[in-house]
Amino acid sequence: MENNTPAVLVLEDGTTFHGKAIGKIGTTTGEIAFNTGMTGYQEVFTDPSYFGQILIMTTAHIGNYGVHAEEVESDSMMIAGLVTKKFSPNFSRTSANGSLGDYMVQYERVGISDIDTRALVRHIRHKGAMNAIISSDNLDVDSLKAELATVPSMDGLELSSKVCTKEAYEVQPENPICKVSVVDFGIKKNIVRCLVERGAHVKVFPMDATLEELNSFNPDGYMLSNGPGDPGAMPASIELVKQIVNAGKPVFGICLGHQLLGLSQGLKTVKMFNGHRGINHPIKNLKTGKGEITSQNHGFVISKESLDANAAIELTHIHLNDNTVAGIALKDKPVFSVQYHPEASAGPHDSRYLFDQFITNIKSHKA
Ligand SMILES: NC(=O)CC[C@H](N)C(=O)O
Repeated sequence: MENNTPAVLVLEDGTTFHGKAIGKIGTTTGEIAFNTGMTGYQEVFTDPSYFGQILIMTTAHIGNYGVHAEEVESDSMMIAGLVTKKFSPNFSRTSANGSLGDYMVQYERVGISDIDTRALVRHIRHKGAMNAIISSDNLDVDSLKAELATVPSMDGLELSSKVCTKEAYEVQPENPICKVSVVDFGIKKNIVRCLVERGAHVKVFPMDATLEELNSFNPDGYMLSNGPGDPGAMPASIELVKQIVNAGKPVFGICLGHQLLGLSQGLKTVKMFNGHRGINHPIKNLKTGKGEITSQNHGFVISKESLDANAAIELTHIHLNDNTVAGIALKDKPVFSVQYHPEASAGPHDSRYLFDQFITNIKSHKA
């Protein structure tokens, strides 16, 4: 059903857009970011790394293929709010389980449609990342600005503890060939699937697990997951990762896990002017010279200067759009990580070989 309830979007710099309400009628705040993927919106909206973010989808039609019970990366909708050009209240996929509008209401997410997303994204691209507020129950811009002024900046914000598992759990294949202890900073389900598909018996631990707890599973390697927020605001996790690396077994880090690995080895992370979010980001593997088209979702990055000054860590991958650090490896240990998403859900499968590399590292370390 078409919804004609008016809604308003106000940015931290005062820029205001008027549109129509989608999802729950209410007010929401967060850092505004844009994703350029043309497909995979449900996987994106359920990715815990988006927790605390108001997401603009640059593709013009959102909602048109509905939602499907299996196309989730967590058990909830994670984005703080949604901004679209055209929002489709109907869906045309016969296998869909429901509409995106009803899904947003179910998870109490507020959104706004009929926004000139090209103008909005161009504005953010010029001005950089900032907070925003969407409301469909209060159209008074001055009071929304006052509410927005109280929202904390993403820079310095720890968010993993809001989305990570509270209890450890195991997932295993029929014939396991190795064991992996995973630290959950806000893990996407597809990381676990990619490990289990390759024969790993996985135990996922809460982010505040100790090294002793991770080791009680007798793991052959450790996985450091993705997650939301500023890695620089997670001193206890940085210390845990340092201990994991010192254990000497294979380690694989993805996105937030990659950033925490870097921080644990003395590298620095910085907030990007605009993050990378989409499913066609070009990466170069500096070891093979091959290109990869990758799925990305990050607003922080390891500083190239800090890496250049560190003789113990190698740059393995770079982002070809802006030459930012996309992958690192320790020179003397089977420990590596990438800033992008080899589990790519949604996205192309070019980088799945990194999971194979991790399993190979585990096999050689065991031998
Ligand atoms: N996908 C992720 O793990 C994101 C990592 C971190 N929160 C960032 O925005 O850079």
